[in-house]
Amino acid sequence: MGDLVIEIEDLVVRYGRGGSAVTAVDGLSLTVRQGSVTAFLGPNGAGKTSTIETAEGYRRPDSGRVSVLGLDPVADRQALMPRLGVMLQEGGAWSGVRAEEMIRHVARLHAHPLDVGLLVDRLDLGSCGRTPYRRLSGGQKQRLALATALVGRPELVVLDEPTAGLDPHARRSTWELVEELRRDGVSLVLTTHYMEEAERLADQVYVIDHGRVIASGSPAELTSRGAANSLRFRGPMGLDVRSLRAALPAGSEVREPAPGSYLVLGEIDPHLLATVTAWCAANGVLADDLAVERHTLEDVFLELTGRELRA
Ligand SMILES: Nc1ncnc2c1ncn2[C@@H]1O[C@H](COP(=O)(O)OP(=O)(O)OP(=O)(O)O)[C@@H](O)[C@H]1O
Repeated sequence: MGDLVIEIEDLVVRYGRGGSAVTAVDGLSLTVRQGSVTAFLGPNGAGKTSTIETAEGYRRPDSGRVSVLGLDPVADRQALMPRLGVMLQEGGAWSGVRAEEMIRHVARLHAHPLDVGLLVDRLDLGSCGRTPYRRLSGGQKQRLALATALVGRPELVVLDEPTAGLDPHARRSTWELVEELRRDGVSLVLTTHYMEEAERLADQVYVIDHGRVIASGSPAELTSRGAANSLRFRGPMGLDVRSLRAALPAGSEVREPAPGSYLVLGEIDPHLLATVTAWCAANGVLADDLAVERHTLEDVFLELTGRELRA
């Protein structure tokens, strides 16, 4: 287990005061290990961006403790910034500057930047290198923001929704870039609404809702929590599901969600699978398309919050 590059303890971030105050982050604690990809997964308004902005030193915590690369992001900002890769937020100051100039400008702030030309090629920004920022498309702005996060060869990269608004091709190249950085030992934090993104990239996922961490673990750990799997098969319609349920351990459920399609819910282990097939054999049922299905992070989120992840 590597060192921790981010430690957040009981973080509270509020906007406004008095009756109209919003508590965006409400006692959130998490850690990010060196050399890992960590995803913050949560719906709109969950507090992901507020947490990230606090770690970047843009926002002062109302209470709690935040340490990034062993530094205080607000007090030690000068020392931290060259070691941290952050995606530029859209800002008026940039509106006239050309895309490639902007990357070169950020590169000059760093001691050992990446080759700007290579990065421009890699992120497919060549065609818009001379385009003023305000004229870039959403996807181009997104890729440019990613370039500015990476050009300084940072130890820790923080990506807020890195693939939002990207087409599938650009999304895949971003994923490959993240995987390469990880192989090079860079630590990465990303926020996302996309389940596939978290499942594919993250070593560790924090599910965030209402400003708190409601679950955490590797994607595999999260999707195998509790009664995490289901078993499906097809057979003749109208099988006696009560009789099948009676053969299974307590806590199992059997449903026929569509005629001839059966769903067994519960702790799906090898013994239960054998019991289902034995019941089928005893009842002359040839179970067709029998499959144990893994829960996705989407299912886990639904289970935890009762809501869909994507707003
Ligand atoms: N500058 C602000 N002033 C007032 N309220 C804010 C401000 N920024 C965020 N909030 C509120 O704080 C809460 C958390 O927002 P935050 O942007 O941190 O969530 P998020 O998880 O990043 O959401 P999204 O996925 O939509 O970016 C929301 O209720 C939001 O409306």
